[in-house]
Amino acid sequence: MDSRTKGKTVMEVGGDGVAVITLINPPVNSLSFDVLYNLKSNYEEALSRNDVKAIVITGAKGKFSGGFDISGFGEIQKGTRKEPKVGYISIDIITDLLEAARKPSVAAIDGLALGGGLELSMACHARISTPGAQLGLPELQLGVIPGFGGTQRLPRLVGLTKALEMILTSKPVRAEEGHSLGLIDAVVPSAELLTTARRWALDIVERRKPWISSLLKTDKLPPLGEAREILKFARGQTRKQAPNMKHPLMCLDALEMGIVSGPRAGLEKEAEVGSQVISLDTTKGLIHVFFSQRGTAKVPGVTDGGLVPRKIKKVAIIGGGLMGSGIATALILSNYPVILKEVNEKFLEAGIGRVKANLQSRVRKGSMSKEKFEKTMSLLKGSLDYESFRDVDMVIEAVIENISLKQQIFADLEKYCPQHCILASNTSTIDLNKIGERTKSQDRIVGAHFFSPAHVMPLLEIVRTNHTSAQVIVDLLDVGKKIKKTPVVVGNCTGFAVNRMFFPYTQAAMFLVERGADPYLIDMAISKFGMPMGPFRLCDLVGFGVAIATATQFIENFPERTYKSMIIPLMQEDKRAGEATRKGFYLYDDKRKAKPDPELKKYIEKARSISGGNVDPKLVKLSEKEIIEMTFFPVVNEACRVFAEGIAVKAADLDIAAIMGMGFPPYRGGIMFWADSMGSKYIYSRLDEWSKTYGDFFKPCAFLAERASKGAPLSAPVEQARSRL
Ligand SMILES: CCCCCCCCC[C@H](O)CC(=O)SCCNC(=O)CCNC(=O)[C@H](O)C(C)(C)COP(=O)(O)OP(=O)(O)OC[C@H]1O[C@@H](n2cnc3c(N)ncnc32)[C@H](O)[C@@H]1OP(=O)(O)O
Repeated sequence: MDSRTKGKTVMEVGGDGVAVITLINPPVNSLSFDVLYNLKSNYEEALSRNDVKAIVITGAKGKFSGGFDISGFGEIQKGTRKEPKVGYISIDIITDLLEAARKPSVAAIDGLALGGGLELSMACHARISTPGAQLGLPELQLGVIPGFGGTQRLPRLVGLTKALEMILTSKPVRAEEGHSLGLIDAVVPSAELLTTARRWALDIVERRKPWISSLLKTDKLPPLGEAREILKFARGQTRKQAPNMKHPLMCLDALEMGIVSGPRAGLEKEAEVGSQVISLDTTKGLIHVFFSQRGTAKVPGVTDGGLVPRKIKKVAIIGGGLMGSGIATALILSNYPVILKEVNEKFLEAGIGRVKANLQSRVRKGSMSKEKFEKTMSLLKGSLDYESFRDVDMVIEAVIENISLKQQIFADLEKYCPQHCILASNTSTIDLNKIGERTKSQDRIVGAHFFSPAHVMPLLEIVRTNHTSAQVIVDLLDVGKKIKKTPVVVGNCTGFAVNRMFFPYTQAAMFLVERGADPYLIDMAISKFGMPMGPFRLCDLVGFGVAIATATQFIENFPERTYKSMIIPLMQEDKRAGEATRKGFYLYDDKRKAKPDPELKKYIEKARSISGGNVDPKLVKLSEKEIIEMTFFPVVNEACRVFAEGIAVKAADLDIAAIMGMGFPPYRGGIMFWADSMGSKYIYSRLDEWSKTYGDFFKPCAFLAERASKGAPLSAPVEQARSRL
């Protein structure tokens, strides 16, 4: 393969008259422009050759195709590739050359057929797959729409309602379901895939099997009136669920056009909006997230050294509280045998009970069978001492945030665990060097910071100190992958990456209400921005005990830039400690529904009198845009410090940390990506102005000042390694 080209297709013509075209573009046979243009040439040749009666398309190495090469969108966005004529691929090649050909095509699908991959197969005249195949149109997740005819062919093959479900949720279906839906014509074992597909293609030629053009099918489409109702409902739901995104509605426009005005008009509409969505900011953000998420597991100096992850056969967890039991759940769900240690029978029973409840909720929802529940639970053993730790490969400590307790635990672990055992702490804020102070095992001490609930939340912050060995990080990255977490490797400091970014977010919100802003309007503006909830609702959810413990760490470690608000401590004194006590910034009913509390004013006023601040008329009537900027620019400022200090090695890692750890909206691309969309100069100028009026909490850091002075993006790599790693 030419090193400048990305992928290819090869065509082999058999003695039976079937041309087999194989898509080759590892690792997922994505449809790059090179693959697509090769495919076109192969088709033209196959159609012109007298020895070819029919065509089979398949993918190399057990994968049909993971869809259009996503990096192609980036090339078009950056202007490094000229966009092909609108509709050239979907209409000229896939519809007019392939589907309308005088020779039939059959798709032989192994592994996956996603996005453009499934769309290509739907233009074939039949689809044969293996049992494990995944079939889906996940384009909306990337900010684009199915653009190779998927908006037209999927509803015609599986019906409008199912097609909408598959497209709007981006969730794939398995081969068996695809078969019962009519998307797949036959499911056969892998070894029989190609022979069956060849035979099927010849059967079509000889009229023993029907020659079906998906685009011309109408039997699965509902009557027009009903279709319009279904689409209207889908639009309503989409507006509610994705209010800040345009592309799902644009996708529905293409679907509707096909149903109302016919498939050709639908294809044209799809091509038109498919081209428009590529330049949306939300699309740029989502595509950045796709590659950044996969980039977090590539750690320079660690994963590029040829280290192979060691096998982790058994894990021990210390502490069966909310975090410990969640981590245990995540591990046993991925078949790791786990020992859960507690200090007494009562706590142990409670910890095991929590794990059980986590799994039982899956059984109740129907996503886990009773047999699987029993089998999974059998992987968990309780313990009250360290004797059973003698053959574990990894320990994760998940006790309360108390330094001397953690130091004692790590000293004990060194005595009982084997020499190779990884000693991990789930601390969310405490310096790991302090935790390991009483051991000689610094090279195997690492942070494994899970987010609550640990069996659900996708992020795993892997914290390394100057001493943590590369092998230990590689091992933990592997465990993270196996338990389906997205890892972000960060350096050691108070709060690591996620909590350091989180802290100024809540602090800014407290500052604003003390100076007169309405907390409920702040929460509303932040939710509209796309966060799952505003900072006050979040504090209630986390609980004031945790909020105060975390704040104490930050106030101690970063006193020059913390805003010490008394609102939360004052409420805590009055035994209103958040949602768990049914009172915090909000009042909560039996169904945990939050409503504003007029009494909150009293605490705000008292906190204001303690801090000595005054109501600022400007802050009383902030616009939504100003609320967003005054809350998130301090977060950007802290993210810049984290990046400049080398706590994060790539700005993109902070984007993923913010999305998965803080709930930052993915379609904004993450904190640094979003900041760069506004420009370092603008952010610097706003923070600088606020710091002059409101104090050092807003003071822009040196890194931000430097980037702003050069007009440079915040996400550009840090040149000089000032890394603590
Ligand atoms: C206007 C004119 C422009 C031309 C018209 C365009 C019209 C496009 C029409 C089409 O409808 C659009 C699409 O098809 S968009 C793509 C849809 N497909 C997807 O969204 C699938 C994305 N991939 C995945 O979900 C997963 O990667 C997977 C395929 C399920 C595999 O998962 P797994 O966990 O095994 O591996 P990963 O680590 O995720 O991926 C491995 C490496 O492969 C890279 N990769 C995966 N998919 C693609 C892809 N579609 N394009 C490019 N690269 C892909 C991924 O980045 C990983 O790379 P590494 O370098 O990190 O190893």
